[in-house]
Amino acid sequence: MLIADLGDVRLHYRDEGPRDAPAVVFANSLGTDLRLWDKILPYLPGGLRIIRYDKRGHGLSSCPPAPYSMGALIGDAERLMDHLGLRDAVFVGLSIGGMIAQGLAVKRPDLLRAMVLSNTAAKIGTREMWQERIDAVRGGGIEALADAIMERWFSRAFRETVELEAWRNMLIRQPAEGYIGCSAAIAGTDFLTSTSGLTLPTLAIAGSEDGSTPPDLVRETAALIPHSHFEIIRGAGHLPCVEKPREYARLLTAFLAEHGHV
Ligand SMILES: O=C(O)CC1=CCC(=O)O1
Repeated sequence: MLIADLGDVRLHYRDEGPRDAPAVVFANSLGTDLRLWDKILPYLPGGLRIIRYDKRGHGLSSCPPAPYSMGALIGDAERLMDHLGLRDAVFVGLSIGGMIAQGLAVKRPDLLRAMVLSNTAAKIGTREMWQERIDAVRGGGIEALADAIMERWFSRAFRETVELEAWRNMLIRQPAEGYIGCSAAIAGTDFLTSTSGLTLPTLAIAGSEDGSTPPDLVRETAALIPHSHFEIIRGAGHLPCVEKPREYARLLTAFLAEHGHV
């Protein structure tokens, strides 16, 4: 098991592929752990170094008391990449992971060659909405919200498959404190101005059935970044890497190739 001891937090991560290969770092969404990416890995080309991690308060990483700031989450990604000696990586962030990508691109452009903003935005929801969610989790645990979250994460067709229960289990088994901590970070984040100043090569991915960050919201964020490329995966909700792994990997592979990463 790989653990990066960053002092105030210990992050659980996986580091697969040759150490000297082009690096791709994956940052997952609220309520998920690094297994979020399991289904796309078989469809990615060989010869990549693939790093996935559980952000603080999720998976096997440590879970400091809430609230967390977006700055802390960006700092965790930055310190993990420094710890691993990564440079010139492609950073793939989904939802809150995409907010981390935007912040990291502003703070440490030296670490990144390009980024993928998947099912994310410069600002997601309102402070009030996130406070309601935090209050609901404090009151009834993540379970109280789980059915509504499944409707945003997945298309109707996927919700009828046997896999649904496993993803729901992933959600409800995350620490409530970590979920609340990251919700507070999202509530306090508005990257509209800073993301508008980015020039990093960017692929934005949306899911046609995404109930959390609908395609128009993702498109608006992509439009802030000159020459970004926007794609919609049809028939997928908020987690297209789970519902449509082959399509997701195809888009990612083409982007990596375009930027000399494979
Ligand atoms: O709505 C959800 O629960 C999905 C989500 C919003 C931000 C994030 O990271 O996941």
